[in-house]
Amino acid sequence: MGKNVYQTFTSAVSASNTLLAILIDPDVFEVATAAQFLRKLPAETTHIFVGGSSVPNGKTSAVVTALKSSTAKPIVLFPGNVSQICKEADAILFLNLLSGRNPEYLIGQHIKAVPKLRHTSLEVISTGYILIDGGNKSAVARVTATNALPQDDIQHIVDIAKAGELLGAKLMYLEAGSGAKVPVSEAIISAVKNEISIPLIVGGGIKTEIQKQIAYKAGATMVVMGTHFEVRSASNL
Ligand SMILES: CC(C)=CCC/C(C)=C/CC/C(C)=C/CC/C(C)=C/COP(=O)(O)OP(=O)(O)O
Ligand SMILES: O=P(O)(O)OC[C@@H](O)CO
Ligand SMILES: [Mg+2]
Repeated sequence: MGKNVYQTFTSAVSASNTLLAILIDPDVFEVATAAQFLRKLPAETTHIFVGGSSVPNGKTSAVVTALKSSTAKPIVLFPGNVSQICKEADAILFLNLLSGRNPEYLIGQHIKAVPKLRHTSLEVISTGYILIDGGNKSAVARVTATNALPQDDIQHIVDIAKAGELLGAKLMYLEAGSGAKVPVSEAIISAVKNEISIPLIVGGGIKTEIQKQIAYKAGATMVVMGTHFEVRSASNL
C-alpha cells in the first residue's frame, strides 16, 4: 500500500505515456500460478486489475495476496460488486455504470461499499464506466440487467462521458465487454477524448498490438487486456 495509483494516470497523461493493465478474473485464475503468470506478461504492463462480473466470495482476496507477493506493480480492484472489495489491493476503481439505468450500479453498490471501505486504506478512484456494444452480449450487460450502447451513436456516448466528468469522475472507462468481438471504435475513443480532460481507459476485445495502438492513438491513456492472457496462460502453463 502507499502507492499513489491515480497519479500514475495523471503522470502518464502529462508525459504522453501510455499504460497497459492486465485484467485478472479471480473466477478463472489459479492462485498457484500467479508468479508464472506475471512473468509472462508484456514488459510494458503497468497495472494489474483484478475483478470479474461474478466472483465467489473471498477469492479476490486470495488472488490479490498471491499477486502482491510476486509483483510491485499496482494492483487495482475492478469490481463487479461489493463482495470483491479486499484490503490487500492498492486501489479500487469506484465504478459508476453511466450507460445503464440500474440504480444498483449507479449508487446502490456504492453505499454498500462504504462500511467495507472504512476498514481498508484502499485508494478510491471514481470511475465513469460506459458499456458499449462489442458484438455479443457481455457478462456486464447480463449481470447488471442493462443494455450496451450502440457504437454508432457517438454523440450520445460523448455526452454521457462529459456528464460523468462533470459529476466528478476522475477516470472514464469505455468498455466493449470482456471477450467482445469488436473493441470500442477509434471514432468513439477520439470523440470522447476531445470532450473530456480526465484520463481515458479502453477495454474489451483488445487482443492484438495493432488494436492496442489504435486505442492509444485515438486517445486512450490506458488499455485493458484480459481474455487474451487468460487463454494464453491456460495453454502455456
Ligand atoms: C462500487 C462497487 C463496490 C462496485 C461497482 C459496481 C459496478 C457499478 C459495476 C459495474 C458493472 C460490472 C458488473 C462490472 C464488472 C467489470 C468486470 C470486472 C468485467 C469483467 O467481466 P468478466 O467477469 O471477465 O466477464 P466474463 O464473465 O465474460 O469472464
Ligand atoms: O477480456 P477482454 O476482452 O480483454 O476485456 C477486458 C476488460 O475491458 C473487460 O472488462
Ligand atoms: Mg473474464
